[in-house]
Amino acid sequence: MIRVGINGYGTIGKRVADAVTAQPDMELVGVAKTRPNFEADTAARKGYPLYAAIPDRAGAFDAAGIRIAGEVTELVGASDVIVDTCPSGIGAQNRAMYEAYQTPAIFQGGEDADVADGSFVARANYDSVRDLEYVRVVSCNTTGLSRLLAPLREEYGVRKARATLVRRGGDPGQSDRGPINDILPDPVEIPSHHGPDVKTIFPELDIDTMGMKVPATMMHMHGVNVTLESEPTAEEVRELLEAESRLFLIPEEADIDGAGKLKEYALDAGRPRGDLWENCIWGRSISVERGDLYLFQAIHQESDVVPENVDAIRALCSDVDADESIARTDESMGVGFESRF
Ligand SMILES: NC(=O)C1=CN([C@@H]2O[C@H](COP(=O)(O)OP(=O)(O)OC[C@H]3O[C@@H](n4cnc5c(N)ncnc54)[C@H](O)[C@@H]3O)[C@@H](O)[C@H]2O)C=CC1
Ligand SMILES: O=C(OP(=O)(O)O)[C@H](O)COP(=O)(O)O
Repeated sequence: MIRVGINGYGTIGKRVADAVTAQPDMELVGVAKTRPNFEADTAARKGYPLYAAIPDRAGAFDAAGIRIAGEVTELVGASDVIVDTCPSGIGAQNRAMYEAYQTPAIFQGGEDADVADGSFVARANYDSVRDLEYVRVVSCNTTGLSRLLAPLREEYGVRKARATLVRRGGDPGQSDRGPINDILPDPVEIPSHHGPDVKTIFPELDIDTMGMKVPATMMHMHGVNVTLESEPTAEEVRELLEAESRLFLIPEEADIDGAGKLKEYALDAGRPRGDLWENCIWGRSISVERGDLYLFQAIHQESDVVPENVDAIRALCSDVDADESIARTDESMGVGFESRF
């Protein structure tokens, strides 16, 4: 059993904790929290051992009636690997603590790439991180782009990729984020940070990205154009992408016209928290014009990186290969929509 600790129990951390508990080869040692808020309450209700991320604040948990199993350093010492899901920048500060306990760690995409010794997307570069101790699962948008580009590169070769990312302003719980009534070029510099980030996964890839932020919380939306090295038909591309478990091709008959209905579909299907772990690609948008592929995909920012974190744990701590890890993760979490259309 791989003993996993989670440091930072927010949007990503709570989802990774649930996913780890679902794995037959992993054990959740516990989760570290800074304060006894509603997320600490649900962690306690689920029976996850809680560790105080800031020891001086441990008393606040007692006062709230939440039992603490220890301090974060005890969690780090007792774990084979830590998944650091703290807010951007805190992970980099935490690395020294993981090094002091010689505990490998997995950081998130809000950290700079140099927080770790390698960046990770399971479908693209699982094997490249196997000998590393510190790895970063790239951001939700970079994960979504890399998952799409991996099979395209293998099957057709990619001459150049371009993507315009319409980014949600904040997550549903982030009431302090915006814009409330505007459309912002964000970042205004071109390329946005996403293109260089995809190149941490595919160093040779020629890719340019542009970003915006809009008043929405549900999902990001990408308009993608990929110039391929060969000229497949749209149908052939559709079949290629359909075979990928972490790409969901939205059928025309499903009558899903945007992120709202996608989220509704996930909730109706009984997905925890309405999560969509897959890239959601509109099958009807897939078009090829003399080797130029175009499509739209929606990315659920709160959840697409969750199966990637589970695979990153196996890449660092086991001999399980990429295909087997992805299959195990998908089966235990229920990743992949079986199309009934
Ligand atoms: N929310 C999103 O859409 C996505 C976030 N990410 C990345 O994942 C990382 C985490 O983001 P979220 O889960 O959204 O943040 P979050 O703010 O929802 O959760 C972070 C949690 O860490 C806790 N925390 C703060 N300081 C801490 C410390 N010193 N020690 C332990 N815990 C501490 C916070 O109280 C909070 O519960 C960031 O790098 C972010 O960029 C990646 C993909 C998508
Ligand atoms: O990593 C993310 O997005 P990004 O790839 O656009 O930077 C997550 O959606 C978090 O983004 P945020 O920095 O808007 O919270």
